[in-house]
Amino acid sequence: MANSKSGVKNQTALLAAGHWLILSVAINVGLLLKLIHDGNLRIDWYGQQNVQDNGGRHSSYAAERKPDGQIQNEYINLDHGDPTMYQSYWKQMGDRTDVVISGWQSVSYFSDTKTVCWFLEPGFANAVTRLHKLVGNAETGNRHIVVGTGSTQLFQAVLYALCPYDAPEPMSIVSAAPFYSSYPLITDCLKSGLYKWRGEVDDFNKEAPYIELVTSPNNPDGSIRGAVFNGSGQILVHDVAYYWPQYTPISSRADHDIMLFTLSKSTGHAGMRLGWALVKDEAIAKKMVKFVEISSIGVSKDSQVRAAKILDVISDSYEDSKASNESKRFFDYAQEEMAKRWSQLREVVNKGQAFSLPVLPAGECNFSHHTFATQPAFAWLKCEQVDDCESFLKTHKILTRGGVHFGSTKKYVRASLIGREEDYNEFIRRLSLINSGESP
Ligand SMILES: Cc1ncc(COP(=O)(O)O)c(C=O)c1O
Repeated sequence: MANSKSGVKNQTALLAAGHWLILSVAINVGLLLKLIHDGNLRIDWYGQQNVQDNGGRHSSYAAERKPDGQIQNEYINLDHGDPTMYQSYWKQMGDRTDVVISGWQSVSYFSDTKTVCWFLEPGFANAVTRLHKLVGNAETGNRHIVVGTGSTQLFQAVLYALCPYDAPEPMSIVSAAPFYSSYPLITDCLKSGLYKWRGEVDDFNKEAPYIELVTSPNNPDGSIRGAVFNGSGQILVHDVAYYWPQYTPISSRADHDIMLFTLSKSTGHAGMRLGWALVKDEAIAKKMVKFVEISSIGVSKDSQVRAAKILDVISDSYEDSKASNESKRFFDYAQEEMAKRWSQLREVVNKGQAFSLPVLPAGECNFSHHTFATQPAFAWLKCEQVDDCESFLKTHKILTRGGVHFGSTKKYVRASLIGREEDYNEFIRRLSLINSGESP
């Protein structure tokens, strides 16, 4: 009796589970069809789901591209500054950048360093110093290197280090527009009592301490910048992520008190998540280290070991005549690639009335000895005939980031020029069709 009762119970449970399964499959298929119908979900050729949320921001990325020709009907995503352009160069380098990391390595939190940054790998520090000396883009003497999980973490560390804990008001964080769109998001994300994003403003007390972010070459418009607010309370943070010879002529060694660099935009290894700060003042460097300690107890040693190898391979190719003959050297490749992309972009923009681009300064590069105009990682594109440039380009399946995110207007968008070649070529093809009045 007990057995037949439990048998009935089991049957009922099975039936209920079966109904629930059928119902949930139906609901999910329905949802899926609706998403596809609404254009919010693309199931890509490579089997990844790519959710077009908010203009494609924070959508997933494809590791590999589609076969030629298929791209013509796809959205092309130029919203992020994902430096995938560089991948083809590093593929050509074959095994020269390979690193073997054994299981016994990276066990300790601590690095074998004598610097204030207790999680800094000596090999990485040496490689950074060596490359800056070679390129001549930053002064490294009498400075502390602080490594971070991307320059994004170092930006937060700088804010923490510079803002007194007991100030009556949060410190103002200012930057001339157009400014890098992540600054306001990072600054205000935790509603800190230490600092507050103000952006480009005039109504703040310039006599009291404030932090001005100076990004040069600037993201998004590529301009070469100095401080603009010039109050007696000014503390400057220089974000020099793009001060490398593929983007702009190196005119002198940057010699600022606090400079932020990143692997993402120098070698293109955004996925290693490494940045470094060159900091003059020891107390500030120590507070930055404290922040990294509190927020992530250091920075991946594996990434630092890999990054050291990449940076050393670049330096070797310029310093060692045998290595220099083996293949094209990194900055030569990257400078030429950026020059090619900018010349194609300017040509297509100049052919019609729909768009315009900023005019950027030219000069001789102390590193390459070439004379060229700044050729930034992004195009700061102005739509001359429509008010909402981002939406307009989206109708042509080109995803960009609208000017409002950078403290500017909807007339502008930022489009990444450091993505994969096929996306870039398709972007040029579509701009050309728009400019000639045809529908892509
Ligand atoms: C000006 C600027 N600073 C910082 C970063 C962030 O770099 P990371 O990838 O090292 O966090 C970027 C990335 O786009 C940037 O453009």
